[in-house]
Amino acid sequence: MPEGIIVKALSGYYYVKPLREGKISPEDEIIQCRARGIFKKKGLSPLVGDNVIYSLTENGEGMVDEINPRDSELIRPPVANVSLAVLLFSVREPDLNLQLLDKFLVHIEHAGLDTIIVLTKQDLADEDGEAIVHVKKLYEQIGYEVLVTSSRTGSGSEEVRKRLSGIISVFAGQSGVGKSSLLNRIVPGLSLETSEISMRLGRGRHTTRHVELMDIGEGGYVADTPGFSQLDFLELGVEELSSCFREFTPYAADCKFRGCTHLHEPGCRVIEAWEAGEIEDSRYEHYKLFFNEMKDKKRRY
Ligand SMILES: Nc1nc2c(ncn2[C@@H]2O[C@H](COP(=O)(O)OP(=O)(O)OP(=O)(O)O)[C@@H](O)[C@H]2O)c(=O)[nH]1
Ligand SMILES: [Zn+2]
Repeated sequence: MPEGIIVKALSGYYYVKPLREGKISPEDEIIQCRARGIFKKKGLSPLVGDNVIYSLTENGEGMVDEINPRDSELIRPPVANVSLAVLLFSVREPDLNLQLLDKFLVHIEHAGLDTIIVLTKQDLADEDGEAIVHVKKLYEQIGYEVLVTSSRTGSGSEEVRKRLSGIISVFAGQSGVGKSSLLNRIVPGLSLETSEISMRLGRGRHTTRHVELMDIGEGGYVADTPGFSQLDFLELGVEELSSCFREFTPYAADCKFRGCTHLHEPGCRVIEAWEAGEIEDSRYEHYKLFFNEMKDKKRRY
């Protein structure tokens, strides 16, 4: 039975690109499929990104018969098998927001996704580029990969492109950070709309909200998520928060009390590490902030 990848889901139809020996062949056409009723009964629904087994029905249409096990699953945007989250933050316009970056990273860690941080609009940075150097060093020390790009000059886009081949990735970042501009740089002929207008209105606000996988060549797909600038994941428990701050982990294991919140306890190794300058101020502050928000306001994270 043929296999394929769902590249788009819209109005009850699933658009499947056939796979041959595990690879998508560019010549093959997309097959418009319905899904078997059995999925609904099981409370399961096919997602964009799903690897499926399908059969052909009459008039060139198809039927999704089986969904192969997923490697990962995002809630919003609803995409399966994403293996890389590309987090974009611009140096300016809008200003670099480290609190939002840390929030994204918490969720990425919780979801167990691989990630790269992309600092965009390098051309707008101050001459010495101090802010970029600081942020790059901070996150690289923690163990994250940080790339710096400018869609004006094209610098850095090749490095990003290399990271996207052969996998499904998702781009996330505030409106206006330059997601579309970077994708246009990476994929020749793509020409996604980029403008101040899209900044204000949010791309695709007025069109149907649907997720689509964008074929960027070399077996790479980017989940294009109109109107979405954030990622939503499964809910996170407050007791799981500290484990989502990667650099806390080696210290947290040695805290005096079990279940240490790392906020005030005596013998807390995380606090000691922060006081000794081994954990960055901004990171520890954001930990406290998220902790208190989750605890007090019972806000959804
Ligand atoms: N100077 C400079 N401007 C950029 C760069 N990249 C994007 N821009 C500008 O920033 C604005 C927003 O860029 P987009 O690519 O539309 O941003 P986006 O993240 O896709 O925005 P949404 O679609 O609203 O989510 C546009 O006016 C772009 O021309 C860059 O590297 N340097
Ligand atoms: Zn502690």
